[in-house]
Formats: sequence, C-alpha cells, structure tokens
Amino acid sequence: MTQALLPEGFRDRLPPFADAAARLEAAVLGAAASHGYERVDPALAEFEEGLAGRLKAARTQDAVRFVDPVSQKTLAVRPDITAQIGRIAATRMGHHPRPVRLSYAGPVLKLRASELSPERERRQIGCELIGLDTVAAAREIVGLAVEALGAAGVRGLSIDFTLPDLVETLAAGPLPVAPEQVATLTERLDAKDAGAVAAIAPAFLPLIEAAGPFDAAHRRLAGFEAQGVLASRLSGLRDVVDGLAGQVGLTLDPTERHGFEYQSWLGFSIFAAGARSEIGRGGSYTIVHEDGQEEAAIGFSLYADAIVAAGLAPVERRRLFVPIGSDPAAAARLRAEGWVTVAALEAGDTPEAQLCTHLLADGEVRAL
Ligand SMILES: N[C@@H](Cc1c[nH]c[nH+]1)C(=O)O
Repeated sequence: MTQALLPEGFRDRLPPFADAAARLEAAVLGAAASHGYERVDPALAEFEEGLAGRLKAARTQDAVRFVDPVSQKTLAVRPDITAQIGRIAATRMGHHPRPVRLSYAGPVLKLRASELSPERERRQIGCELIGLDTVAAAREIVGLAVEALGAAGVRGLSIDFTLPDLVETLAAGPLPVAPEQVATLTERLDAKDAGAVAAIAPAFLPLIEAAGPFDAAHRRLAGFEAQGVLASRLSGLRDVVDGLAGQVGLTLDPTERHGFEYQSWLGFSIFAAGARSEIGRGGSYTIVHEDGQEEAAIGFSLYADAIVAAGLAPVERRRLFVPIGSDPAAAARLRAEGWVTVAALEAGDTPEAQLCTHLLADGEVRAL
C-alpha cells in the first residue's frame, strides 16, 4: 500500500513557490504598514471559548478542536485569524484609542475542506480596522486590499460586493418573513433558487435579478428599494467603489452569503483572472467584548496559497553561479547589487544543476 506523504488537504510548499508566497506576504504587509497597520502575530491555538462568540454571528464549527492535556481544556486551532484579532482588540488592546489598525499573516486550519477549495491548511494575510465600519473605513480597507495586491504584482483583479445582513434586515422590517423561515430564505436566495424564494417570500425575488456588473446591479437594487431601508447602504456602496472603477472589475450580488458568516452590512470577495476561487474576502463585522458590549470593525484576508497556486504571484528565479576559485569579493559586490549568488562547492558542480540563469566568468556576469 502506498502511503500519502501528508493527509488530505495538507501540502508542503516548495521552491520557488514558497519564496513567491513569502515575497507576496512581504509586499502586502509592507503596503499595510505604510497605511499605519501594525503587525500582530496571534497564537496558533487558543481556548475554544475565547474564540467562539467573539465575532457576532460567527460559529466555530470550522475549527479543529482537541483537549489540551496541560490545561485540560478544549483548545481550537484557529480557522480564521480575524476572530483572534477581535479577541486581541477587545482585551489586551481594549484601551487603545480607536480605530486600531492591525495586520497579520499566518496559517489557519479548517476542519473540513470544500470541493472548490480542497486545502485544509492555508495561509491568511490580512488587515483589520477596529472601531469603525463606516463608509470611510470601508473605502480605506477595500482600497488597501487593491493597493496591496497591486504592490505584490497580482493583476486582473475584480471585486464582488455583497450585503450579508440584507435579507435579515428586510425580513425583520419592511418585508416581513416569519422568523423560522429567514434562514431558509437566505440560503435559497444565495443559491438563486427563484422557485423556492417565490414560495417563501416573493417580494424578495428582485434581489436575485439584481446580481451582476456593479452599475447595472446597483441600479436594479435602487429600483427595488423597499421603503428607504436600502438608501444608506446603496449610497454607501457607491462611495466605497468610487475611484475603483477602471482599476478593478466590480460586481454586486446582494444576496451572496456563502463564506460571509459573520459579516454585517458589507462583504466582498476578491477574484483575480486565472484563479479558480476567490483570492481573498472581507467585510464589516461586530466584535463582542467581555462585558457584552459590541464594537464595529472591518477588514480583509487574502489567501496566499490560492494566489500562488494560480501563478499570480511573480515567481522569480535569477540565480548567478559562482564557480570555484572566483573572487569572493566580486560575489559579495554582486549580492549587494541584488544578485542571488550560488557558490560551487565541488569541482563537478554546474550552473544547470544549481538552477542558475547566469554565470560569473572572469569577473563578469554572463546570461546562460
Ligand atoms: N477572515 C475573513 C475575511 C474577513 C476579514 N475581515 C473581515 N472579514 C475570511 O477569511 O473569510
């Protein structure tokens, strides 16, 4: 019997892809730092109860749990860093003036994979702005995601916006739906199942048709406008995307819920030409403090593996072979200029074996 090297959903990242991922991460975090986002590095696992319920409407079904032999408590390996940022912002950084801007990068682990994204371990790189979920905050976060991906060399971006709590909001007010039917309605709208939606609450049908390219979808949604409840969201959305048109593709799917479990008024998925599934996601959400107080926040997470696997993070392999007997000072000078030098250690070594693109010969760099 052949034994797989690793369990399903896990993989090693090898050269040159691990390097490409590291460069991507550095570029994204660098862009975030230049906008005032400071790095936090949360623990890999923590008490399950500290994670559960930290973000309003979030569940921890997704987490791998285990009983810690040391504390005898149930621990969860983080399935998403955003909830940890929420915990940190609510506790240790609770006294910091708002808004707090934080960035992070690290692996997360999911209990189950989906068919579309079979990985269980993936690396999240992200930013969270805690204390606000206003249009100004949303503009900063969405703009930063676009800028950071641009800085990392990822091209062909498009963003699909959604209004995650729209159906609940309408159902609780202007378009009443029996509370026990709201979950089914939300799910059927997400699935664009017009028949089922018509059977539960036909007034919601126009929301299915409102999905599509941003401007047209926005217009259709404005036409649907139920008694003014959507007015502030619609103008907010318009302001968030203002300035992005032309830079990135924009779509709007007001009832998309998949993957937006805890996001509130705004959610967005980031796509890039060539990537199979989304390369990032974000939105507004609510952090629950120890005393039950709620605080607004907004942020995004990028999925490094999805970006690298799609070949969207530039893979650079410019290596200069330094034969035995070369002047060490010459090699040092070239490294200072930015070259990657690979020194021969044995007489029989070759540039090909060392995957080199250039050769140092007579003190000169020669392309191979
Ligand atoms: N962490 C969320 C995205 C997000 C970040 N901040 C708010 N939402 C995800 O990966 O789906």
